[in-house]
Amino acid sequence: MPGVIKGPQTLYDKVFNDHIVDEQDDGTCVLYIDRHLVHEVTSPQAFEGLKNAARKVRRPDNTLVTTDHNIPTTSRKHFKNVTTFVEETDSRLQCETLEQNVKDFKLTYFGLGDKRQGIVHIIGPEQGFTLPGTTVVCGDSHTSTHGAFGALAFGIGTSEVEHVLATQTLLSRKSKNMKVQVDGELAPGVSSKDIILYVIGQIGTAGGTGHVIEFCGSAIAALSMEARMSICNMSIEGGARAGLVAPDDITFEYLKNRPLAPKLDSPEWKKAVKYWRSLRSDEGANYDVEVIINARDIEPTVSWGTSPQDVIGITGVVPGPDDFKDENKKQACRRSLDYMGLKEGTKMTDIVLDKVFIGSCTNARIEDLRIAASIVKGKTVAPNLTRVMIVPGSGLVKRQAESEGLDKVFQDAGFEWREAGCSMCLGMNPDILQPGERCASTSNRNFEGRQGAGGRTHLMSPAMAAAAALVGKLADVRHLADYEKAVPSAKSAGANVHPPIVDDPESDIDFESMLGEDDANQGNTADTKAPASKGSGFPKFTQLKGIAAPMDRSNVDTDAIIPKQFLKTIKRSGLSAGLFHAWSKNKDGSLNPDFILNQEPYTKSKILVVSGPNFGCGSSREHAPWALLDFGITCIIASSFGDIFYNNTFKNGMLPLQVDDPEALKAVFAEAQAGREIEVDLETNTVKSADGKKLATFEVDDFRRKCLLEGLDEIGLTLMKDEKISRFEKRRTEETPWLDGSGYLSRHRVGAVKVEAAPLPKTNRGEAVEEPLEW
Ligand SMILES: CC(C)[C@H](C(=O)O)[C@@H](O)C(=O)O
Ligand code: SF4
Repeated sequence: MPGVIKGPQTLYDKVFNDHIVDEQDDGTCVLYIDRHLVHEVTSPQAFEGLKNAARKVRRPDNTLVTTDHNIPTTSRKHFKNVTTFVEETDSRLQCETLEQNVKDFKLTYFGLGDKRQGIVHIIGPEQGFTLPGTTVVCGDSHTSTHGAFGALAFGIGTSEVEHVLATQTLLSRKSKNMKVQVDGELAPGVSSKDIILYVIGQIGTAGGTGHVIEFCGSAIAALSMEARMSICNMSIEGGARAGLVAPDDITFEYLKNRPLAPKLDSPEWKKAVKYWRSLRSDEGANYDVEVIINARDIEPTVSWGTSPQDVIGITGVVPGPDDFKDENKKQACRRSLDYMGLKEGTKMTDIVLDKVFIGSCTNARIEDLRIAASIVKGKTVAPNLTRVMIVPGSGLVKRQAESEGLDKVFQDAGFEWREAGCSMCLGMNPDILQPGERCASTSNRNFEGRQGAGGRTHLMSPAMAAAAALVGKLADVRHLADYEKAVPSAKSAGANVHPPIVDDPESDIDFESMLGEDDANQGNTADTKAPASKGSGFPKFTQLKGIAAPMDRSNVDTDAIIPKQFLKTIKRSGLSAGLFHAWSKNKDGSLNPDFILNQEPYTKSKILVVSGPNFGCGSSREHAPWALLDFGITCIIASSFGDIFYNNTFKNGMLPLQVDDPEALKAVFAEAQAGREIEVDLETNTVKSADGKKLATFEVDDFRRKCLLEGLDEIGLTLMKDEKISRFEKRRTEETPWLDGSGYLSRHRVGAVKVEAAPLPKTNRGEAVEEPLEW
């Protein structure tokens, strides 16, 4: 049987293997997806693709939709509908589009008028939608959160959202196993957020690339479910495809009486718990990488730079380039200090803040709010802070907090008490930092411009953010009493702020004017342009010859490739206007002549060559490959890639090309720097100079290679497997009946759906492919 591993298995092996519908010789699997969460930012193009191909949502009973990223977090007392409530034009259109799609496809939706609305990764667990042993996906990188239940949960791009909607499966390959074991007792004042920040500091943002991390050890076993969620949430920041924790009594206790979990004490509940208990790694199971950490080594941890790996204990000082051996890291450190306006050697506790944000899918659950409230109770926020916000993760968290009087504690201390949403975690709504402002944040990303162009983010736990709110500086929550006399006055705000690196203000982007004619016509665009809608494959990728732009950076995150203000589109095209926006544009919107893609001959680049590792890390936004494609770049060459970005590029007929040999990468980079054309040949797996000299070789999985060479539509291919998918669903219904829509989702409960005879996959010209590939 495919995928069966002989011998002891890890938890990840077990969950992955249990979901294999079909497996190819090269390891590409059709993986069944149990749970699909959907939000407004990454779904419009997916629904458009479904509509264009006249496809249905296969399992509405396993699909849950909410709106969280774009929405205002102001009072909803007078909320009537999104059209009147969401003021910002593009955000409103995205919210309206979501609601229309929910209606058209008859899906379950928690809108702004619903008390269950909230951040997608908070509502899933809260409702019992997330269950042990399931596969959970969402067009969002922090789907890893749900791994806290022993679920295999990972972020996907919009093309994959469409794939799951249409087929309830994904084409996926098995990742490697990594174990992060944290043993011992946490010291007072240290929380699960400190654990994960510390772990990422140790392994780096690419440390988990290609792996699924299992978190274990006595310190993890002692954590509550909410604390485990904060850890799994940030596994993506460590580069991992997913993070998970074996389910145990703490998990089962949490799931009791959740609306979508099996009914407590029913035969289904008993059967489920028996199965869930089997979800543990076997004795002697093999991990490709093991990391062992002593919980006692962890102190309250904060970030100092612009990558989640730039962390240090609160008692430390801001590091400098000499603290790093690797030249890429020295360079990244210089850049981070410059952006953050910090001087090497500054004590972390001397860093003065402007704002505090307690929220996000990492830390906006009830326990987070309780701990923050316990610290600020009866005290007042520091006068130098211009804004201190509490944004509960869901309407239900908000209600719970209010029933405990936490809202009053916060408001009395001077905090704003907001409505649920992503808010200042990424600032797609009006909650943003101004250029140069410095924020203590319980969120998960401190990338340049993440919370607002030019804004500076310090990541930390809710306890540490609450302490920072009282002190007005980064502060050690363990020694709050020592600060009492040292709270900065109002005028010392921004005392350590250096001139910020800013891009233009985040005013409304005129998406209409960004759209080309092709888009208006709704047809596939020419060769190197992003298609307006999918449904019938891509141009074939065989050879590509052209100018390659050299980019001398590492850890380029997808927020940098395309910042959040450009994600408010409902189209795939026109996104080159936002490509590398903060680097490519001056403050006034004019082109920055120093940026490589603005210089000749690189304005015509078809290839991007990146010197450092981990290109495309972070967010799952498929807008990143769409923006590159729209510029004309169809191939990116680097030593390594963020997993989700890597996947997303293939779905758009692009080639991310991993060159393992550092000398070969240098040779390709040198050609790019010289402004000479290079040639990428997918038929021979080589990169050549313009005069035919072999510069590098590369590997691409067989299946992906064939899809690129033949320009195939993966959804069409998967639908050819309908019989196998239906058989899998039948077995699933028999063995794990609680996974077919339960609770309020049972109105959609149809079990295995019969779909029409699967059409043959098509080429980009719409012709049926006669013998596509052995499949
Ligand atoms: C908008 C979405 C694609 C994105 C993600 O994938 O993470 C967002 O949630 C983020 O945190 O950057
Ligand atoms: S990381 Fe931030 S923006 Fe992304 S889902 Fe979580 S709260 Fe929302």
